[in-house]
Amino acid sequence: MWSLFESYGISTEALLAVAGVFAAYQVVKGLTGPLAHVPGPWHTKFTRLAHLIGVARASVWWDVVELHRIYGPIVRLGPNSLSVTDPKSLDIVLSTHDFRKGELYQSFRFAGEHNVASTRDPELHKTLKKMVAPVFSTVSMQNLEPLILELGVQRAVNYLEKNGANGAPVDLLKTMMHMTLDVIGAIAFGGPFNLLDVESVPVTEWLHGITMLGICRLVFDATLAPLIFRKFHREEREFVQAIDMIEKRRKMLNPPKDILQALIEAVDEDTGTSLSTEAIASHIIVLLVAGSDTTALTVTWTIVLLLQNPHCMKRLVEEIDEAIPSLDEPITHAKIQSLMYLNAVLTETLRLRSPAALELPRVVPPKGVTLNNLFIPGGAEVNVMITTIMQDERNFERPTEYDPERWLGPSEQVNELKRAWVPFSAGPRVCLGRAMAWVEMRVTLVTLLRKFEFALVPGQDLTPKSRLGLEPASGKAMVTLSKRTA
Ligand code: HEM
Repeated sequence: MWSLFESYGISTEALLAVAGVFAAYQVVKGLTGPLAHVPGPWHTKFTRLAHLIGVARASVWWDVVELHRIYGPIVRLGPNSLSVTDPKSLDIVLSTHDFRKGELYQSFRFAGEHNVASTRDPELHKTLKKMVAPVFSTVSMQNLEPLILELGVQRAVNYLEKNGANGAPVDLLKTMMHMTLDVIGAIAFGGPFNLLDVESVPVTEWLHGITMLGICRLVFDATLAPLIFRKFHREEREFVQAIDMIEKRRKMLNPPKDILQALIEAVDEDTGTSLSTEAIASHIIVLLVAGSDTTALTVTWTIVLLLQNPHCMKRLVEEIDEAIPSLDEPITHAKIQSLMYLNAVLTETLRLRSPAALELPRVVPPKGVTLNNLFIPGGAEVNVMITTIMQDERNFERPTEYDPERWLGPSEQVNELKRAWVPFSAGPRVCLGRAMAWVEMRVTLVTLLRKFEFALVPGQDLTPKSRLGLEPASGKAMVTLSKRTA
């Protein structure tokens, strides 16, 4: 190596001098960097590597909880990035469009077009949101409920009855993931994927490719990742090419009233324009990604946590049995949506096992901002880590304990807790599908607990790991079940 430089007439001394100047520059840059005054480990003044290793090792949510325990509610994660957990700072960062989404969101632009989740431009977001939000209105939810029950919940029950007969272990997580993907496929992709019947169709690989590529773009580099991880890139491209049903649907005489149709019919009131085929494809992909694993993980974790806390399971089953006294009685959302303990249980699962586990980066506006008495200059990135926020002991007492009762206290106390309860994020970029998620989570959980008694298969590793959401370390949640008779 050295001889190569020497052959160009560059001496070893000159090289060492250049390396020394470069190292000194990096040290000075780190020590005087924009966030040098923010508390955090010394190495984060120079590099964000430790954080990225945490992302790659799926431990990042817990690593950052530990950093906040040591350094307080505001912590530096890298030379230009930080994390906050106090509700006041969160409110400042999330409640307006001033803090734009970070560069990372470019990765969630599909088919060459932005969607309502990926765009960083507040104006484009407002336009797309006005067009897309009606898809998730209360009226739309009433139309969607029968589809959720027939194509999702009922078929999941049939699947569990068949595959879990005679005490055979079944993977509850996989069942729930296939169910939610079938539901969102039916209402956004133009027809169910029938995953609960055939188990494997290309869509699961495509979605895997898309989410993995998203993580690789975060850890490596948004432009280089598709070149390095060619398999994931190919799966993403295949997905986009498969979305040919948009044109077929446009020609249909009596189209069904589903999300796909609502996207096709969406019109920008100000300009009279509709979404292009590519923009519809981009929205379909983002809805499949955002609207399947999130709900599936929440229902699965709820059953796992209830089995690990039998007194909570007993109380919930009693509440459900009182609301639905007969096994044959049809379960509808209207009958169960106000059940107090059911809502407390799901709220607590969303706190302890958030299905959105990666950071949501937001860029500080040019004028800068004061967070927690510290001035943060414009251009710095606030990584909102909702899993970490909801595990900070300053926000929740006994944060690692599963305690639905905390949501049943006096309303002032619950309102205070709600300030740091952000599983769906908050402000103008709050989750658009949360009404649908609540319907699906409530009807699925109640149906499963009314029909079956579950037990965890012993010896499995159910430690939470942060992939896109918090998932069990083994990637499965194995259960056995028996049918309830009364
Ligand atoms: C338990 C279930 C769910 C959870 C915990 C959840 C969580 C979230 C979070 C944290 C965000 C903010 C992401 C960010 O700022 O980068 C988000 C955004 C979004 N979610 Fe959900 N989600 C759930 C279910 C769904 C469902 C079922 C759908 C649709 C079918 C959906 C559609 C969306 C969309 C479109 C956005 C982008 C909103 C915007 O930027 O304006 N989500 N979700």
